[in-house]
Amino acid sequence: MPAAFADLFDTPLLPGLAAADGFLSEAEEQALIAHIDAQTLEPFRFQGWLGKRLTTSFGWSYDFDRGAFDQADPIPEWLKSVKACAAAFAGLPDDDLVQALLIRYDPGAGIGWHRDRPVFEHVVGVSLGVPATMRFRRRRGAGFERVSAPLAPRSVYHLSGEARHEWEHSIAEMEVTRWSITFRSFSERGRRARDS
Ligand SMILES: O=C(O)CCC(=O)C(=O)O
Ligand SMILES: [Fe+2]
Repeated sequence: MPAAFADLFDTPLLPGLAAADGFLSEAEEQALIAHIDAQTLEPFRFQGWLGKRLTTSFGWSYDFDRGAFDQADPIPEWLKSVKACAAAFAGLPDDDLVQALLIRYDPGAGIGWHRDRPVFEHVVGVSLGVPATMRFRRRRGAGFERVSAPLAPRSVYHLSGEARHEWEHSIAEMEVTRWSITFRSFSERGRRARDS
């Protein structure tokens, strides 16, 4: 992974959204995909409802069925170098990224409009396999203001500040399988929940 990345957008599409192409080599991408596929991935569960995307998490896991978060298996060795590079991209200490969420979106799977859970602060994501579009929206008057960000395979993105807190994001249903790895840091609220 190169040590320095040019911002994909000279002027960011949204304050708090940074992204860069060419974060991984094709060999690194293929190795990560093989590792993700070797995990036991489970359909995302939300209040008794089963989503089509398949997930597992390390470090900490957020249980959307119970609305609670718990310690999960430690982040495995094979994720450590990509996590260190993701932290460097986001300008964060590596140790701040306490959660790794693996997702496989098979055809027909996407992720609906949401903001990530408030126990987390920074979100740093890596895209694998095929291009996708991350859509953003926020309420404006009677409607929504909308922005779309292309996520190339092997690219990285960082959500913080306004893009993280004021906008919702989603990914339309995929036609071809895509994988993603997202790393998260705790928010102040998350640290309090962890320590309680
Ligand atoms: O697949 C991605 O890159 C985004 C995933 C996401 O938004 C989430 O897990 O909260
Ligand atoms: Fe998200």
